[in-house]
Amino acid sequence: MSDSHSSEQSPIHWFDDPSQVPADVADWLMEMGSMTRRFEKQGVTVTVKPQNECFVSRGELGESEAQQLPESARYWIREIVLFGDAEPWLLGRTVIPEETLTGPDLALVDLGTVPLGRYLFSGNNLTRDYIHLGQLQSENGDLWARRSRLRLSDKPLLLTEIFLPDSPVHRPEGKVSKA
Ligand SMILES: C=C(O[C@@H]1C=C(C(=O)O)C=C[C@H]1O)C(=O)O
Repeated sequence: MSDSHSSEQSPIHWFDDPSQVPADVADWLMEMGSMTRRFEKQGVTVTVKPQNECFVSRGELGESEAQQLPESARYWIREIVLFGDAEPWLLGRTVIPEETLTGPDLALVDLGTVPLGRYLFSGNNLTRDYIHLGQLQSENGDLWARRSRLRLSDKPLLLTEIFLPDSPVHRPEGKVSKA
């Protein structure tokens, strides 16, 4: 992510229609379960390194992020790099309105190196409003991305994931690498 408080400067182009994304890539990006668990099924150890965690005002969000979340005095931002073994596989940016951080969900500000998915998929109160598919132009080439609005007991949070070149999303699953 180009800016610690907004992913809007990262020029993600969001597709209107998922069919604009190749089927083997869409199979990854439309994953409805935990991406952490999907990565682990590749036989790697998944680790997460937080890069930035802080409260910000609505004005510090990206414009399209703010449009997808309710008004709040402040939002918790969590930006991480997720690794498959030693390879960086994903950049994650989560934006959580303060009103979502109630009851047990206050734990979301103390995740540290625990993958967000471990928390989100541990209960039975997670729903997903939508997944938007996108592509980011970067110096490492075009990177696939997705943005989900999730809800914990109907309280919203917004998650943007950018898949890095080493991730299986950029190496179609099941293809045996040439020896
Ligand atoms: C949301 C999940 O957790 C992963 C871990 C993240 C984190 O620790 O911040 C962010 C994005 C996800 O790729 C998941 O496993 O689906």
